Amino acid sequence: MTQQSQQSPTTGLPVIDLSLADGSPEDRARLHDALRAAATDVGFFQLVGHGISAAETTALTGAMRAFFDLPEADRLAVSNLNSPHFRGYTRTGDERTAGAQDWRDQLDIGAELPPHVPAPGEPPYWWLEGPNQWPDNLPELRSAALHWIDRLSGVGRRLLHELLAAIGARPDFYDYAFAGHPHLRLKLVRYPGTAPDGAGQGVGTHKDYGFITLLLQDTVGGLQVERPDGSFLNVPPMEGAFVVNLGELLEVATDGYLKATSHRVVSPPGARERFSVPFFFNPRLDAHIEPLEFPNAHHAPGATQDPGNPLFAEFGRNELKGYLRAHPEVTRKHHADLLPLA
Ligand SMILES: O=C(O)CCC(=O)C(=O)O
Ligand SMILES: [Fe+2]
Repeated sequence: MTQQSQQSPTTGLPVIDLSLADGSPEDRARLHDALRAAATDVGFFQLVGHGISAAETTALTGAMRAFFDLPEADRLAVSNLNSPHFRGYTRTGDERTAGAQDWRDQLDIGAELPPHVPAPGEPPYWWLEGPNQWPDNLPELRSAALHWIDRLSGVGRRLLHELLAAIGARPDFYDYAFAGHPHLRLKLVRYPGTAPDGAGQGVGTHKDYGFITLLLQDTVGGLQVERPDGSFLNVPPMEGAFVVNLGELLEVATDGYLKATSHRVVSPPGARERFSVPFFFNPRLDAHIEPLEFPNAHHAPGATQDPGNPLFAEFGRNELKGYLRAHPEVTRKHHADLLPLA
């Protein structure tokens, strides 16, 4: 079987081996064919050959479990309600997607920078830049999470280069957007079973805001990708692989040639827990995403026009819109004046 037609045995989702980027010209051509097919078809794939070791993964997932095992009071001590920068812990029920309650709790982490309170005349998205909140007595959480951000940003950069090459663009076309302080984000997420109302919304249907998401999921399952006909396809766990999906900026960048893929998580049954770690490979907040130059640019269908979810070429505007919507308690407490942007 050729790499190009390699598929995950359980779903038919493409499996992409990033290590082919270091191989022969034929290997690279196979990689690019497979990437182009995956990105223009379902927009979701499993990534192997990424170079992240099992030991690095275990360090992260171990620290994550230790965090969720803390007494609730310790988790609430790092509540994102303390943070006008949307960093910290969101308790179950406080997050909303597509206007409905998600049933998950999570720790929002990002590149660690001093708080950036926007000066008069500066765009409000600078609020998103700021320090993380870490629990006392769990130093391994900070080191594992920051290590993960560092390592996965390397994977994201390589993958973006290969993806751009795969559609005939210059691999470094968007390097300018990541120069300086890219707005890299990480979430440690727990789905604590099904909500008492039985709705089953772990996280509602949405698109991610940046270029590329690299997701680590445990063995429980529940992630689903939406197909153009409105049906949903399961994305079952695959040991050692990251689930990759494309975000809104790639749709904007390619004028809809590549589509941001809508996805959701169905709650695990009963009281079963599921853990996941999405990493968002985002550019600088003030990066302006120029239209990508590539051979098919003239045939691109245009980015999705959804009056309920406008897509902005300036990344920070997309990201701020998303956070204001998803975290209404933080918004009410710290940013009531920004509600019109949500
Ligand atoms: O938990 C998952 O599998 C997906 C999470 C997700 O889509 C998100 O947080 O953006
Ligand atoms: Fe997502």
